[in-house]
Amino acid sequence: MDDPVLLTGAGGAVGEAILEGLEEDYYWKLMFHNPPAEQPNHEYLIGDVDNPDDVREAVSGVGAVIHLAGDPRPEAPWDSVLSNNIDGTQKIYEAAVEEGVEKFVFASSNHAVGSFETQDRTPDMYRPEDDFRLDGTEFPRPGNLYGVSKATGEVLGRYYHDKYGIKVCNIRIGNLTRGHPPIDYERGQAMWLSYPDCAHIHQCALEADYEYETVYGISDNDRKYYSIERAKEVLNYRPQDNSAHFEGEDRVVEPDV
Ligand SMILES: NC(=O)C1=CN([C@@H]2O[C@H](COP(=O)(O)OP(=O)(O)OC[C@H]3O[C@@H](n4cnc5c(N)ncnc54)[C@H](O)[C@@H]3O)[C@@H](O)[C@H]2O)C=CC1
Ligand SMILES: O=C1O[C@H](COP(=O)(O)O)[C@@H](O)[C@H](O)[C@H]1O
Repeated sequence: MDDPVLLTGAGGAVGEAILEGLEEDYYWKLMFHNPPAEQPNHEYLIGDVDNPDDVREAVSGVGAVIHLAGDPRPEAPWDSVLSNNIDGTQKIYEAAVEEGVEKFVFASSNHAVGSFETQDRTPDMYRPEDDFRLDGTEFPRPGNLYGVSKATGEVLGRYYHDKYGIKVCNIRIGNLTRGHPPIDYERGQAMWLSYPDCAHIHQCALEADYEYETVYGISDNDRKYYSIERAKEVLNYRPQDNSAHFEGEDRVVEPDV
């Protein structure tokens, strides 16, 4: 991707992971909701994704969008996900197709499929010996209203792709945690996404050739109930981390890189 890349939600955790890994690799245009604490090293603006004028300014001149902005709380109330996640995503798509943006990478979530974690499957499905896998072809089964907003974002992408041809990659992000996997949390270890793998999968989504894709954004954990085969095949995703290589906060097996 030679054109500038818009990163919405640039001040958040996922934005931080992406910028730490890919700061030098793209001409970034960062969108913040509130003024950043430090002066960014890149072009930036402050705005609301639910404001059409802010969004038009944000997409102006970019060739790709990584759309992270929104309310990330699994317990977020409907009013908040309706404006920040659903309306905000629709407005960004609308402006992106008007601008002729080529690629749109959408931060979807494990919570878009949370209701697959039924009582009879858990906790076994969080364990390495269990072979239950979701692969991205399944219809969403949200576990909360936040998950509904993420599933809706995926469907908005389907519509804007089919109607306008914009290339779309929905990344159903697992549990992004810096440095080491979540501790004493089997589910979180099964869906851990390390900071380096987070940056890498977003770079893959910016560079690969596809039309409309939905993939899981997790590291190559021994425990997993999300398949990463589609991300490997279509995006050339090659994760370096595995939650099984940690004991608590300590890495006990070095990554193969
Ligand atoms: N952190 C994680 O493990 C996961 C995150 N995600 C998704 O990734 C995205 C980023 O998540 P995080 O970085 O963890 O959250 P975060 O809360 O750290 O960052 C989100 C950013 O979006 C901004 N924002 C919120 N509403 C906005 C609006 N109306 N207009 C403009 N900006 C707005 C916030 O100011 C914040 O900087 C979210 O969409 C979240 O749903 C999905 C799955 C897992
Ligand atoms: O979508 C998200 O998922 C992660 C992981 O979910 P959790 O239920 O294990 O906490 C969550 O931490 C993050 O806030 C959310 O945006």
